[in-house]
Amino acid sequence: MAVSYEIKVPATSANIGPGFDVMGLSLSLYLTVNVHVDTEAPTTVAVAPNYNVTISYEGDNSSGLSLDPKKNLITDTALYVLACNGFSQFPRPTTARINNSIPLGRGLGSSGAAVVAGVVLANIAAELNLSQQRMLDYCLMIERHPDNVAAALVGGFIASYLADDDQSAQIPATSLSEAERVRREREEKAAAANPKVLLPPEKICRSVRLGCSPKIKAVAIIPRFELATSKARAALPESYNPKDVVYNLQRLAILTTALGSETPDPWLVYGAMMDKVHQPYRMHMIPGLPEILATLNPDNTPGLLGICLSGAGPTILALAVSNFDEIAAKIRAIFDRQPNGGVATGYEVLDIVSEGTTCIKKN
Ligand SMILES: Nc1ncnc2c1ncn2[C@@H]1O[C@H](COP(=O)(O)OP(=O)(O)OP(=O)(O)O)[C@@H](O)[C@H]1O
Ligand SMILES: N[C@@H](CCO)C(=O)O
Repeated sequence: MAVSYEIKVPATSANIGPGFDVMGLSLSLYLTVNVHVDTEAPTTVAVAPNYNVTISYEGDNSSGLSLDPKKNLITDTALYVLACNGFSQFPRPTTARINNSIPLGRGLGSSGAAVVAGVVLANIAAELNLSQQRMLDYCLMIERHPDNVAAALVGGFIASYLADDDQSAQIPATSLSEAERVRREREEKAAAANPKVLLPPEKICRSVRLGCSPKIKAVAIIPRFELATSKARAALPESYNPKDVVYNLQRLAILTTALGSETPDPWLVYGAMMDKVHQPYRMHMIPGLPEILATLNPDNTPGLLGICLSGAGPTILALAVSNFDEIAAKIRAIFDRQPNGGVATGYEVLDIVSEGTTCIKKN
């Protein structure tokens, strides 16, 4: 007999201007993984060459992705979680059919979604019964900043901080539920048996969901080129001018509340989505971004609330309450007239979804 599940993880937009590595929005574009676990097959003792898992992709956004379980981000993440829980491979023969609507390397959280899918895949394949908090801990061992993974897992408009190592090491066993204690014992046994396994600290990330008006939609203008997050992060400085940090903190404090008003104040949000911590250093990698930020505003573009780089780019995120297609057309026109033939783009008008990752048993 096979047990089947559907894992569905939303795309995300991180930063939202001033909230670098802090804020994330989950969006109505999905990575879907259909999983079949053969529950009647005996558990294999020796490690099978394919780690007992077979993956395939259908649809777009899969070009260049490895089907080797140790090289594919989804299954490699799952294998890490399994190792932390005493499994050297998938315990039962497992197949994962992947359909990915999230474009790769565009700032819409494709890697965060893949990491979340991998953690959930391990959770069901080995019946680990991990809490959402523990899944987040695992995600953060792979994707080291919380904005995308927290929004993808929990859903909605999310703010997160990472605990200091010291803080996370201090979670006493007495503060854990019975299920969490069982889980911790299993992990500690696995770590003792395999010293190469690095367990995630407990509660390394704390997140809170913020209000977001249901009137707001996310217009994503997606250039047809990839920008690896690692490259966009390498462009950032080692240290900052305190004035720039204060500039962002002021805006971030306003943004946490301004998007939650039933009818958001366009100029308040517009100003609160400005940033001096990451966008200025990434401008040169996204032709058109300076002009887009300098040109559109709520007066000349009705319906617009604010504009920023989505994640590490190159996608532009415009939050708006109306005229979504017109806003996209204006931004695309700026991309079109960039030197050397312009920048080809596509666009999506997306909902901000309050549901994060779901995993539904199909039979
Ligand atoms: N569905 C997937 N399956 C396997 N690997 C994936 C998948 N989605 C993303 N990846 C991996 O993540 C890489 C893209 O990650 P990267 O962090 O550069 O961009 P992003 O996550 O799309 O953008 P951002 O982090 O700015 O939102 C891909 O090149 C691929 O290696
Ligand atoms: N906060 C991250 C998001 C991209 O993964 C960054 O801007 O680099």
